[in-house]
Amino acid sequence: MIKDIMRDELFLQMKSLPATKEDKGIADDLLDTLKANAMQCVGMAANMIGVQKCIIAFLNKESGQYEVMLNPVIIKTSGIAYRVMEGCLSLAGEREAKRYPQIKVQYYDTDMKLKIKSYKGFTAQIIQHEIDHCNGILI
Ligand SMILES: CSCC[C@H](NC=O)C(=O)O
Repeated sequence: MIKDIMRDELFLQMKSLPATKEDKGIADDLLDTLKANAMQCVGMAANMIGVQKCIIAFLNKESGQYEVMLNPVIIKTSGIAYRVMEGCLSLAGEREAKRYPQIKVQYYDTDMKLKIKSYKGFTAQIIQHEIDHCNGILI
């Protein structure tokens, strides 16, 4: 189900709760909403659709596939951190963020299977942005 985009900065600054297997429907809604906004948006976190659960969806720019993660955590960063201006569907304008060129992420898939996967480049940047949302960090 496609949901409205949350733009309340106070709400978006609250840390999301851990997701559970009961939250699969939220993950589906998040993915539907991201796809519906694909012209302006490459990644979303569940708080952007008003749900404070740690779930993210994003377009993997390497594979061209959409991916969903529950409770993602960056367990390793590599390369030299850089600063970049980022925009967001939930926020006005652009803001500067510090990002790493490569990351290793531990997360649960929608079947609650634990996974570890590495990402680089713009995909890694998107994931860092969405994990910031889970932690209430507005870029
Ligand atoms: C380069 S990271 C930007 C991510 C942003 N998504 C919002 O959560 C978007 O524009 O899709």
